[in-house]
Amino acid sequence: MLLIFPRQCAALYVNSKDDFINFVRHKYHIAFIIYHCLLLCLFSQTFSKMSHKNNEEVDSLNNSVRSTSRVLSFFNKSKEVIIDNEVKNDSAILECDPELNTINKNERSYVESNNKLTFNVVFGKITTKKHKTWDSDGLLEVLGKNAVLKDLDGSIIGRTTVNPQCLNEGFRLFIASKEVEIINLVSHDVNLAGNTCKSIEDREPPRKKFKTSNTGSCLLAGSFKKSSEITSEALIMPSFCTKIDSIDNINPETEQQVSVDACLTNVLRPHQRDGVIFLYECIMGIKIENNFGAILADEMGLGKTLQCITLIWTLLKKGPFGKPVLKRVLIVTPSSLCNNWKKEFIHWLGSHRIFPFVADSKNKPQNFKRQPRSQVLIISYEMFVRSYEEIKEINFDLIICDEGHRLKNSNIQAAKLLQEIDCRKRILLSGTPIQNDLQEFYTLVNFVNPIILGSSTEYKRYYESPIIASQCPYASDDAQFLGKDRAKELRDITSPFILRRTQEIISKYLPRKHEMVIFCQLSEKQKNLYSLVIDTWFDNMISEKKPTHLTIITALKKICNHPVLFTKDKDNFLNNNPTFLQLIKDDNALNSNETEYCGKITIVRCLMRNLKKTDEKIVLVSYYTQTLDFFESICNAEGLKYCRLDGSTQNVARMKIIEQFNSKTDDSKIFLLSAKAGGIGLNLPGASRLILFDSDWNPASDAQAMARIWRHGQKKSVYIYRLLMSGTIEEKIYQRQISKTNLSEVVVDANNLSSLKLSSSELKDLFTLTLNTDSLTHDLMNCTCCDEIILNESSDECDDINKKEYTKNIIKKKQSQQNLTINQLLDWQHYRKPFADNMMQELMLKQVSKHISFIFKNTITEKYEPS
Ligand SMILES: Nc1ncnc2c1ncn2[C@@H]1O[C@H](COP(=O)(O)OP(=O)(O)OP(=O)(O)O)[C@@H](O)[C@H]1O
Ligand SMILES: [Mg+2]
Repeated sequence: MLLIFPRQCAALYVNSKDDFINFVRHKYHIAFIIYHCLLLCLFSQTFSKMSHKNNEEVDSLNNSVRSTSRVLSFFNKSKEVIIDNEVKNDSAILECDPELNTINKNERSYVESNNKLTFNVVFGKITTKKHKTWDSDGLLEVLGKNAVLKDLDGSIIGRTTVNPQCLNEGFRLFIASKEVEIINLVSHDVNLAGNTCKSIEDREPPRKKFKTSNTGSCLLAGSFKKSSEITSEALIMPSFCTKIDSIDNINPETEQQVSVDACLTNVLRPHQRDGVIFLYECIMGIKIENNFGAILADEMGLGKTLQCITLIWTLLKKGPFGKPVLKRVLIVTPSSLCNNWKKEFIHWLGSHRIFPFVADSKNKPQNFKRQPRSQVLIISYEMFVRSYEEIKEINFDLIICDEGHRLKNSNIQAAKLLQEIDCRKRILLSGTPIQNDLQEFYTLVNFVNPIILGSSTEYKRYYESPIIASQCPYASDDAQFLGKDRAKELRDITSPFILRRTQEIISKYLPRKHEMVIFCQLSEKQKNLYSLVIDTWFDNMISEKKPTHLTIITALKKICNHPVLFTKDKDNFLNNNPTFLQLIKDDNALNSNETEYCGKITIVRCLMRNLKKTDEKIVLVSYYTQTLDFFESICNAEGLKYCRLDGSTQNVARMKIIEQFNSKTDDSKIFLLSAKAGGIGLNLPGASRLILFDSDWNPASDAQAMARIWRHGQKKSVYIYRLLMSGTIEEKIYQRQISKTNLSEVVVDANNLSSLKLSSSELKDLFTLTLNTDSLTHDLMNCTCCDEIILNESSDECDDINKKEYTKNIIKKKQSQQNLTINQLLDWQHYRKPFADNMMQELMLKQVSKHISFIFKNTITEKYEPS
């Protein structure tokens, strides 16, 4: 776009903000600007007469700025003014903070009604230096279009005319040879009608003193006050010197407070403030001397990204001893989340403050070094491995590994190479840091704090072996005692740098969440196929090649999803089995409707149909793309528009699909999601219901997938359905998951460990089909809620002999042992048939009640504060 400014011949080509900054950086153009500044001074008289006219032009330019997000430059008196896309950035913050939103609306009405606005500002000499040094805090008072810059004693420094609509946080202008940047709105006076508006002053006190020796480009670094002067809104990092006894060459007197900018403190939730302080203390070596790593293991959706962004932004600008702590930061993340990180940076900080560099096929990591204004490199694990040679040449002060549980296996290439990078400050982010065993825990801890647990052999001898030995069912009292002792010691050593908060923390900002585990019965055909497969395994009947355990597991899981997924599979190992061929023949003869066979599919279809009558959307998650294909055919049959994200979806397309689905204008009702390809990190609050159609061995993968919709931005009550076929391998996997979840809690926040290796009897149990049960999981719990019903059912009047025997056995089993300690499920509500109509109506499952045998339900209902 070519802009010609009045007479003073400032003509600039500005196509984007980047163009503008490149333009300014170029020496030739700097000379060009200085030349025109001189010209401007010469013609200042004439120019001053023009200023009013200029303001009108600015108004119209400003409109175009909002719509195009481009940076424009114009001259007002002898001062250059930059209009940024701040309006857009602000609105991003406002969306999340209803209070601020109100203020801003009020602020607009003030502007319109010509009242006085007062802004906190920082100002300094006009300079073209890369890192600006602000000399002082000040106040900018604006009445109508007249602005007065004052120092903190109230002395006038200069005046100018402005367009009040532009005066948003981060906006820069020039007044009386000073460059001024707006920090925030402090107050506006009572208007003539006597209405008062809540002042931002209530949230953030005006700054009084500014210590100039701190850092370069300092936005809010002005608030170096004693802690007692700071309101609860300000966020000041803990003092370095009071926590660490003695540091060579450092005079504690020179320590300065490190405060977080108001643009971030305004949005941080309380747990996030704590998280930022935790991260600061870890990476500064305050928590544990000579160790600079942290594991932030908050559950999904708690905003780990924002906590890291806050830390990065603060320490790129500030430090306790004058210099910023960080110069360059490396963020390694799954490829699907690279652009999400960039989006979050821009969302919280605005595009004028930070320039994250996302490495991809066009933007090579080696170019990062040539971009002085980019201090943050975001790269995928795969690209990191490919570009390791170039990356290791760059000095990074902090490494963040998102979804860091990927590094749990020290043999994977990315883990090895990341360990090699010469950078002591390391943060690992993960919803679930410990998923499988103590060895993995060691790998993760060893990555962030390499010396704390000693060598792998030492760790194994001292911690791992005694802990595992103590879990053995026949462990002696001594072994048990030693194991517990070592587990405690391990927890004590590692807990200072591992932080884990649960989702309950965000429940007060989110609407209700209903979680259900829904049990369905196998159809006759499913039962026959299932029995055939397990008989094959038990009898070892296959002549040519014996199917592996994995083949059997996959076959059973497919049958549970839908028989067709197994029968139509060309590689199916029963293809030559006469009983199997007979089954298929009978089925073809019956010509029955495929989608009617299976309880789970019936439930999906019922939900889809009911959804049509509402404005709700649903996410359907499966680990099998074949199952997603199946869902597609149901969507088509039902005439429902859908989006799909699986392993074949390009990275660039992913962000678009997600944004489209989340937008209010989009009319697709269904999001088909492959748990493997897109389970982690994605935000899908556009949907209010989610079905986890099949489960993984790893509880973390399922939890990741189920956490996609109960996120910030969700406005509706959320319903999460996990579907399980009663008595089948699906239930066994689920039960095993529960013990695994317990394991993940062991070192982080629980007291004991359990060994999870599959013995041959466990394998046998896995492949045993339990018929006549509504929910095997419930049967095995030490729960008395349904005992009365079971006893009645097992009375002499009961016709079904098998069922009678089974229920008697179960009661015996429950009395003799507490087989499953599914404590979490004991707290949930338990429902048996007949289900109440109103509940099934709410779950949108009324029409398929007969296909459901049992329901566990849990509702999280914290106070909902709409945002
Ligand atoms: N204080 C906040 N106010 C409003 N929205 C927030 C806040 N903190 C985070 N969010 C939003 O919540 C969503 C989830 O945050 P984020 O992706 O960082 O979660 P996470 O902890 O990394 O979860 P996961 O483990 O699933 O990756 C994002 O859309 C983010 O913008
Ligand atoms: Mg995340």
